Amino acid sequence: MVTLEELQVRTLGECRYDSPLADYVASRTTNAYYVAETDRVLIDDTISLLAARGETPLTEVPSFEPGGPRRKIFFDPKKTKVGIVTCGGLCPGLNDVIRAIVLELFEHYGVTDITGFKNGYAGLVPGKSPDPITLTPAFVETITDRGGTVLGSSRGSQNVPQIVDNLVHREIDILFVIGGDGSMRGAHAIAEEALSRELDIAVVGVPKTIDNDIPLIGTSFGFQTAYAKAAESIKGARVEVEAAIGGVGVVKVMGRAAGFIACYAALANHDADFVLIPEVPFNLQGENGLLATLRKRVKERGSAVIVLAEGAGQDLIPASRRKDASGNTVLGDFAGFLRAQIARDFKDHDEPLTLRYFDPGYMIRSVPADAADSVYCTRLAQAAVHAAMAGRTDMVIGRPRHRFAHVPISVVVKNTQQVNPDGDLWLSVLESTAQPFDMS
Ligand SMILES: Nc1ncnc2c1ncn2[C@@H]1O[C@H](COP(=O)(O)OP(=O)(O)O)[C@@H](O)[C@H]1O
Ligand SMILES: O=P(O)(O)OC[C@H]1O[C@](O)(COP(=O)(O)O)[C@@H](O)[C@@H]1O
Ligand SMILES: [Mg+2]
Repeated sequence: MVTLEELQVRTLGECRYDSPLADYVASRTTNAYYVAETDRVLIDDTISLLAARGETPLTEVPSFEPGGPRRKIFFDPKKTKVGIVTCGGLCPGLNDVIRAIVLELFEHYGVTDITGFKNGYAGLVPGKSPDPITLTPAFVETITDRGGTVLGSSRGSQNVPQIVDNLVHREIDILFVIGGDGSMRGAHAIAEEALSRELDIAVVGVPKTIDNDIPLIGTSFGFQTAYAKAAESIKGARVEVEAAIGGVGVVKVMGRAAGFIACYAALANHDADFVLIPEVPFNLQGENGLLATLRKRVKERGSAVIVLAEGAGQDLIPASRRKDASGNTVLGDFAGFLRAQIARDFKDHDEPLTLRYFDPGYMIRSVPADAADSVYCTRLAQAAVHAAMAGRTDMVIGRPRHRFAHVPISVVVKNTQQVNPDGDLWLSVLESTAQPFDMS
């Protein structure tokens, strides 16, 4: 369990300047929809969780610093220089975050010197990527019409001291890092390097991942758009298999270590019969195994659709030793193995089979954000700007318990958020699919 001490956000120093937004917040106090800067957001949100803290005074239970504008800020807006970088895999909403950061800086703080570094951390190392670009409200005006990121992205490790040297050389005061768990580890390393050199450089992250596998931030932006897109493939699979004799659809969706996309896409409509995720072990063989259960389902209902998170079933195939440029494990092809096993099993049992395979792959993350995600991106970006202008560093913006909050990077990279097999999400999936509780 995370402690109050771990949740203390690092600051560059005393906030000496009046914020241009001070009037907006001057008379506000905490209410059901706003958390004052003097207040904290509790991690616990049920009576029994809070009661389990026993005698601990409320000021000492784990809590987050709230997001939002401050009355006093650390940086002098007239002199502040800002950098923005997007790293790791694509995610719907990256351009929405870039646009909202630029607009918030320009329009509310009067910060006009904003540099966009190209192609992830490679763009922060001179000579490794195209030159940085200047970001203005005019430049970002229409960038949300398309998915992806106007700044480009990359995987692969870069030299952190060189990155900090370059930030110093360019006189960057604030670096916004929009990226996933790997990017946040990088942002932490950059923030630490800057702090160790006693530099007043704020490093603030906006966590992105379609996998929704970053803990303590609520839901990551782009996740909703991605699973809605994945749900379209599941619907397609349902239509295909219903029209076929012995129809079985396998839909593989992204999700390395977490099955959130698979679960939500399956729940979006009742088209899935089985959801397989990395968090819940299953067997193929045996009376309770997937193959026997699948044959039974096809016999009873005429067809079946399996939604497979790409990280599921990795324990049933030889372990992959391959790594990508960032050191992430390149997963083995369980989907191919599963299809072969299904084909053989139906043949062995003399059952007719029409097997349809869907892999929406990159389609689910290359689309623009839907309206709800766009709103979310805008609000995360605004909160990130407020935090950075107030001199917060080595932190990310999150929305735990539906409150915008500052979360130290060190705590979000400690673990991977996963679907809890004993939680209400997995229960909903079991209810919706009617798949057996235990297929191990
Ligand atoms: N511990 C680390 N220190 C410095 N940079 C890191 C670290 N971990 C990952 N990175 C860098 O962060 C970037 C993005 O990481 P990656 O895992 O590819 O994507 P994501 O941020 O989406 O998880 C890559 O350039 C990678 O080298
Ligand atoms: O972009 P790549 O290198 O093909 O990697 C694909 C991986 O990226 C993701 O889309 C997102 O992962 P990250 O959030 O770590 O970038 C995963 O779901 C998927 O496994
Ligand atoms: Mg990652």
